[in-house]
Amino acid sequence: MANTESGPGRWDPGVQSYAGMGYWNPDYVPKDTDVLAVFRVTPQDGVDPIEAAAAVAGESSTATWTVVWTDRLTANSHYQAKAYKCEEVPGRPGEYFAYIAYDIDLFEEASIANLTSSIIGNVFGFKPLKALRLEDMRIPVAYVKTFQGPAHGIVMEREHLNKYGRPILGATVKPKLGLSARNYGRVIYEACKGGLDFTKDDENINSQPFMRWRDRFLFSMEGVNKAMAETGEIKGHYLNITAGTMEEMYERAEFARDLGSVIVMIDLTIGYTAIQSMANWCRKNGVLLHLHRAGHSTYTRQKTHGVSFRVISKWVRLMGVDHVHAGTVVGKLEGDPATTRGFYDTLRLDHVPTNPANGIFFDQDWASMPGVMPVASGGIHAGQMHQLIDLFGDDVILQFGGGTIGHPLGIAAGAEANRVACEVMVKARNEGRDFLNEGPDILKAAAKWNRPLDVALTTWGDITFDYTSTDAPDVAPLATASV
Ligand SMILES: O=C(COP(=O)(O)O)[C@H](O)[C@H](O)COP(=O)(O)O
Ligand SMILES: [Mg+2]
Repeated sequence: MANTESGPGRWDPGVQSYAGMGYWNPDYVPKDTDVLAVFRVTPQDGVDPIEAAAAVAGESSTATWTVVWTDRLTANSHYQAKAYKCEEVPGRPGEYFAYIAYDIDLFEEASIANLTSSIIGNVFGFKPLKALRLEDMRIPVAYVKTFQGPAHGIVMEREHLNKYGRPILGATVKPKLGLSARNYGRVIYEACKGGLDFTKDDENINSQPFMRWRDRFLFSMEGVNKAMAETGEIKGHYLNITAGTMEEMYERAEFARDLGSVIVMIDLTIGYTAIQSMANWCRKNGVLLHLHRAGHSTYTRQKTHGVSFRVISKWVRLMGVDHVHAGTVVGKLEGDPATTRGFYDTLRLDHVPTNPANGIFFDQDWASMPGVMPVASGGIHAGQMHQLIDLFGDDVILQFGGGTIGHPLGIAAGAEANRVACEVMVKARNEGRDFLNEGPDILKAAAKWNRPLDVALTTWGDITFDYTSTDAPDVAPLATASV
């Protein structure tokens, strides 16, 4: 890259530094309407961090590698993104947080595809950077308001389901692949009858030779309807409509709606535009939309590369899903407690204040856009109920796949164990007890009168997944106040 110091005149042809071309502006004061982004930049050895930050601003907005005279046909300084701050990442030598402001005029309204084609379009492959990660974004209210947002949101979901004051409970059908449609429907019936509110297809259940989608939908809804009739509660099964084309997805969604399903499901792998289209369809048709974040760890988990899930959380709220998987902390998959809290706040709160300890770099105002119901799923069981309720509160779906279907007394017993554990813990909390610390005793006491819970605790009570988190926030330790 060219030298950042002295250089040619701004409009001289040839290669100039990105900083020199105006993509570094430490005096810039971001406007309320700017889109803000913070990247973790790891420059190649010998590359000036400020020039690296400017290059990220340039390559994610208007710049190319050389001066082009056609810039002078535009309001160039208006359209170019500005890197306005660049600071070392505490405790991570060689990494820098680069703050960049983008004018709202750079983006098409209500299009995550367009937003991301700029912000993460080319720049992650830029040779002078060893690595790049999009850590967080501030979406200005002016841009938030161009999106539909969740098709229903947390409040309306509870109204539709008539379920209040406790987490919603679910389970992923297991095994992930291979069941016949009739056996699949049996699992759903047992889990819903046993006490869960929802069951769900797994991310990779679509329309394989062992079970075509239409058969799955028919037998799943038979199980749901039977369980609803027997329990008097509203139940649902997330019918995964993920498919190879939009036409196929619409056909599956319409069939799910016609069968009376309250919810359909898509995978993150279908892409942003497809997600927005399905969110519009769901609002029009009064069907909840569940999003499985399949594939996200390929780019969210490692600190130096990719896009943080807190950014994906913002994008999915804008795109308009009702549910998204957001981590369990205590389960089998990546989930640092502080970072995960940041995801949950981003999905649920109306105003999310800056909170570096939870990885939140900017204030985010959602301007009354409904919240997305976060889903805690992946290696959780009834013995963790006190921790789950302490971490996530009520507005969450707790999904126990193996932790329902693997119950030695059967699927309905697995579901019952989870429902009982949830209800006794909510009761203890509502009575003002220190349910986090007393949790194991509260569960043991309930297990005396509920055999399914007793067996669940014996089977899984000691199972934990205690590993070091990969994606913990990097914050400078607070200076201790002197006394
Ligand atoms: O099948 C499962 C969980 O099954 P089980 O409950 O048997 O572990 C989900 O696909 C994961 O929760 C996805 O992870 P995440 O929710 O983190 O995206
Ligand atoms: Mg799964």
